[in-house]
Amino acid sequence: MALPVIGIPCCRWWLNDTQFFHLVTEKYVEAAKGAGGLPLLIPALGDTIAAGEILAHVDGLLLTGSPSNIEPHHYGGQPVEGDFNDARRDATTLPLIRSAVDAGVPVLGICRGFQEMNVAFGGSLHQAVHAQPGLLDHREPSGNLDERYGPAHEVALVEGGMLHALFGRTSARVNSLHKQGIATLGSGLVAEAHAPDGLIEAFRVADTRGFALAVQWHPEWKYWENPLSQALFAAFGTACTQHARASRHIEPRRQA
Ligand SMILES: N[C@@H](CCC(=O)NCCCC(=O)O)C(=O)O
Repeated sequence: MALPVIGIPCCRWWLNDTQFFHLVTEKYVEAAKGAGGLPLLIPALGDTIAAGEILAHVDGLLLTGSPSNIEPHHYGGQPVEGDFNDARRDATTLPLIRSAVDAGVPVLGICRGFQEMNVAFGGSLHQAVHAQPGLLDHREPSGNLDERYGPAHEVALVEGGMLHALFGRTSARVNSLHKQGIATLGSGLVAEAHAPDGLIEAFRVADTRGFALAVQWHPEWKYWENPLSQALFAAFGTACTQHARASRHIEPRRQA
């Protein structure tokens, strides 16, 4: 059987002081492949290409993390001097998310992708979670990669929610590598997990016919070692395969 195509929107960065690059960190490509998909990198073309044109070629969308921040004007925030933004990624992903969910294309958002999904549905962000009274510091620890992506805190999974159903438990330990976080949850989104300080760490889109889930942590990091990450990517991969079968090009391969 042909593999479902999992589109991964790229960041657009100015590198080596010379040119723009469209890029995705390899661990996301590997996780999309591990979910049973064929990863397809989507360049950050902004509004020069309609979301529908992109969605015609994919069976799922994986929205990745990135050190860049969403431009605050998208959620009514104030510009921050020296902020590292990626306007072209925003211009690509925000309309794409809304169209994908409307079309029932499965969507999984991770970290920046989680924040993008919230903003796409009208939610807002804290620009510095650690500066908010009562909230903890969610930024990454120093150290090697295993230390930076190592378990950082508990999350409580909402009983009866999608993550609870996938994982079969009501708590898990997750990593934490973000400065920003959800201030107000977007319209039609339902919280799926909370950090000990109450910060929303996962949500799903309610009343959608497709899979539409987002997490603030990084399940893609060594996903094969973590039962919650395995369950999450397996469910996403299954949703992409089902969407492909229902809507596009996948036919059972004929026996020779
Ligand atoms: N810039 C935002 C989003 C943080 C984020 O996505 N971090 C991931 C960094 C690299 C990666 O592992 O993909 C924030 O600070 O909240």
